[in-house]
Amino acid sequence: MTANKRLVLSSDHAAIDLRKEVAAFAAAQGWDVLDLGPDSPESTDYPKHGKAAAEAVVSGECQLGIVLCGTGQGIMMAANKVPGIRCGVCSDTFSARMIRQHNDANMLSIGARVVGTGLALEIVDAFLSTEFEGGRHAKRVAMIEP
Ligand SMILES: O=C(CO)[C@H](O)[C@H](O)COP(=O)(O)O
Repeated sequence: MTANKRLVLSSDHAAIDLRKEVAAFAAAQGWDVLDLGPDSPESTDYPKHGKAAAEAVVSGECQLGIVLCGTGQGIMMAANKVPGIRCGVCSDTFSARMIRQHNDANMLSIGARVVGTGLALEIVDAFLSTEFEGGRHAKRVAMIEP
């Protein structure tokens, strides 16, 4: 059960509608959602939105984060520049499960121009409902940190 956990969301202009769908879905799953926006469809720069969400995770304010842009790639790169962030782009549910189970990913990135809403919400569900397995993976995850 995921109740009482906080999830941060952010996107650029390319993923506002999908981000709002993700926010509603996660809230319905019991997550306390911190949606950093933006709400305006005006063109904006994904690095600042990825960084803001990543900072909410490394500060401990939120346990997990989901970022979205057109491909999911740029905002993932920005999030991963913040020390302590492990963010993966997923376009399938298997990867979304595995980045939690094996990589202890604390952020997920989705490309709103890549996947449709139905698949995106299944990816989000897989990410949010999977726990880190630990064991042999813990040592490897520790090796990622600087
Ligand atoms: O996917 C992205 C970054 O990886 C951006 O959403 C994309 O580059 C924005 O493009 P445009 O300014 O043409 O809407």
